[in-house]
Amino acid sequence: MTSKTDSYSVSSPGPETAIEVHGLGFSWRPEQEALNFPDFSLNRGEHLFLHGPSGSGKSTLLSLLAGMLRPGAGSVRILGTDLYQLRAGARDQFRADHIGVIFQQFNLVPYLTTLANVTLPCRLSTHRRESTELTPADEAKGLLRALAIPEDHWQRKVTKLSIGQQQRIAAARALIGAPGLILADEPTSALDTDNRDRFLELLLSLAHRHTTSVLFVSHDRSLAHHFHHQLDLRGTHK
Ligand SMILES: Nc1ncnc2c1ncn2[C@@H]1O[C@H](COP(=O)(O)OP(=O)(O)OP(=O)(O)O)[C@@H](O)[C@H]1O
Repeated sequence: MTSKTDSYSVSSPGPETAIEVHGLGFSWRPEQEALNFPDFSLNRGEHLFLHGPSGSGKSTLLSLLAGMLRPGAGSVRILGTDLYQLRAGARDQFRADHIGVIFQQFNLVPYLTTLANVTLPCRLSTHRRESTELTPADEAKGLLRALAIPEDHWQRKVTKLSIGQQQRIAAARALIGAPGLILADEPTSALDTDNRDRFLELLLSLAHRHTTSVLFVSHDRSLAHHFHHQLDLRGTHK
């Protein structure tokens, strides 16, 4: 039996793999039907579009990939590390170091400025801080500029900004420090078609520049052509 570890090191075997999922199953409650996810893997730098009907388990899968739930069965390997062989504290640190998450509600810190929200991952992770090419503040400014957030908004509290702007700030926060993987859960649901396409193109081109893998969840199948691969979660209830 393997023992749980308090620390981790990212191994990079063969063709570098960002995500490897095997035999993954999860039940929210014992009496509830289990969600059984298909086996899949995603190489470093590739972008995967995840879709499926409401209730098929898209958000649950993202939480499992982020190390925020414990699977009932199977394994999740992120960047060569078996997530659930880590103790909870090491798993949290692994997430801070290597995974950028964009939630449906963005989860920005309401009392911080735009700039402080974007640099937050660098305050929580030495690895992210040391992975920026410039200082965290300068890197954040570059991302905000690329994502078209006007400079006079950078020192404002995020709650003073529009939903579309908050969404782009969440993307900048996920991208800073070039994490190996970004997990994005329906981040474009509040946008009109033009803004949605622009946001997606920016996110994917910035991810491409940093060889960051992206797993992007959406109901909207018309977005699929932006991605290298697609995964359909239809049939996860067994
Ligand atoms: N916190 C929770 N407690 C109990 N059951 C949950 C919880 N979150 C999700 N579920 C159940 O797990 C199943 C999968 O839900 P999940 O939110 O992962 O699906 P989804 O594909 O993301 O749905 P949607 O497209 O509507 O966001 C559903 O049957 C849902 O009711």
